[in-house]
Amino acid sequence: MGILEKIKEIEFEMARTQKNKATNYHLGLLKAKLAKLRTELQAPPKDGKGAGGEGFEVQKYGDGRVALIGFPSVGKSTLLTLLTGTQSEAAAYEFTTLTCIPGVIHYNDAKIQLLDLPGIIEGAAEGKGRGRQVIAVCKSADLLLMVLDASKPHGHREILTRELESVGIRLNTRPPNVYYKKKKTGGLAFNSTVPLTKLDEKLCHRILAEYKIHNAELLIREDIDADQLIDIIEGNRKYTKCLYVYNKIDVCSIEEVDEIARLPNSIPISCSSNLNADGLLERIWDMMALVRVYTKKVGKKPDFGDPVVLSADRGGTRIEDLCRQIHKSMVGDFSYALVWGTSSKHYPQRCGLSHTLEDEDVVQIVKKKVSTADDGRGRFRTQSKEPLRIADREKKAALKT
Ligand SMILES: Nc1nc2c(ncn2[C@@H]2O[C@H](COP(=O)(O)OP(=O)(O)OP(=O)(O)O)[C@@H](O)[C@H]2O)c(=O)[nH]1
Ligand SMILES: [K+]
Ligand SMILES: [Mg+2]
Repeated sequence: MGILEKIKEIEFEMARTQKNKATNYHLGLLKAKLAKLRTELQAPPKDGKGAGGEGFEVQKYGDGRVALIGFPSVGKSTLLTLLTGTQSEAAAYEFTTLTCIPGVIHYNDAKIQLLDLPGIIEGAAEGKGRGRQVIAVCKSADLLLMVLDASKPHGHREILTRELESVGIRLNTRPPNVYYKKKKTGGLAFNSTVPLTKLDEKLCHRILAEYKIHNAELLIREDIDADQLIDIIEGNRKYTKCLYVYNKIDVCSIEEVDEIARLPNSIPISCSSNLNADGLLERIWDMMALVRVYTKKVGKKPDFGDPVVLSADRGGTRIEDLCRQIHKSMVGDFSYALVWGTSSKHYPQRCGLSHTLEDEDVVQIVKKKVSTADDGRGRFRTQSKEPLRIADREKKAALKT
């Protein structure tokens, strides 16, 4: 029996099993079996040949990556062209787009890469259409825009969410607060800091045993269910933010638009009538939570046109992350930084590498003194770099005021 048939069989078994206390263990085990099969399905075939044709990964560019995912003909390509100016062919027939088309959104002095993708259909996760390649690109995105046709049934959102979930993508949730570590010996050390209402120690044992894991440390710090435990064990889940973009509201009633606008993480737009594109850009910006940092040289004004853009999800937003982004030698040369902005207590605040920056902070990095040469009298002449002296002067001036 192939993997797909096995999956179908388990899904069928789950569908006909009543959900109650008595069947909780049975269902938990079926879920683990299903997760294992799905992981197997994702793995590249052993013969070394690609799974269903070429991938269409494009080079990463800019300060973050957003991918457009949705059924065919919901208006993904029209949206790419509207937001980035890059032409991506749009037409009234399905599967107009056959590959990944990159564009760039210029917003708030940041550059955000937007990727148009072929439409996907139910069964994409199992390799239907170009599902696998589309999903691979989705996994590389910092934010997904799930484009939906506002005039079509709202169930499409659930179908797509299920497709993404079955390949390990979790939308708008955080990883469960669980400490888990496989061990070589010692059995299962099971602990929880909160009452567990959805699973118990016995079920954890059973699910772990399904993975042939008999020695592990498990410390559960929130009321998780079997699915979340399986996510922890599988360990390869991708937690991604997702904004649901309901396009084509030009053909909807005001009431329908109003209803969409109230759904969580959702925004109504119309590409062809150019309705709410600005609102969409604002939501993209907010969800990406990018941190623009303006670096400043001593005695000069900061360059407000050209920020260094940091992200909490990608690389981090501490001064150390800023240094790394500027140059690989910067962390080694770092002495301290002066920070002006919402993250600093006073103007400027002297901060170390671990200080977390906020959007629109201004930062001046002061490098270590460099010892240059022996002065001939057995002592090392240390030469302070220009910025340090002026920075010190500035600091003193700041301290006086
Ligand atoms: N009424 C209406 N039609 C739209 C809107 N946006 C796009 N369309 C139309 O919807 C059709 C499909 O648009 P595309 O941009 O090709 O859709 P797609 O999602 O890229 O489609 P595939 O690449 O085939 O998956 C085209 O005929 C567009 O003109 C909109 O806001 N309102
Ligand atoms: K189309
Ligand atoms: Mg398209």
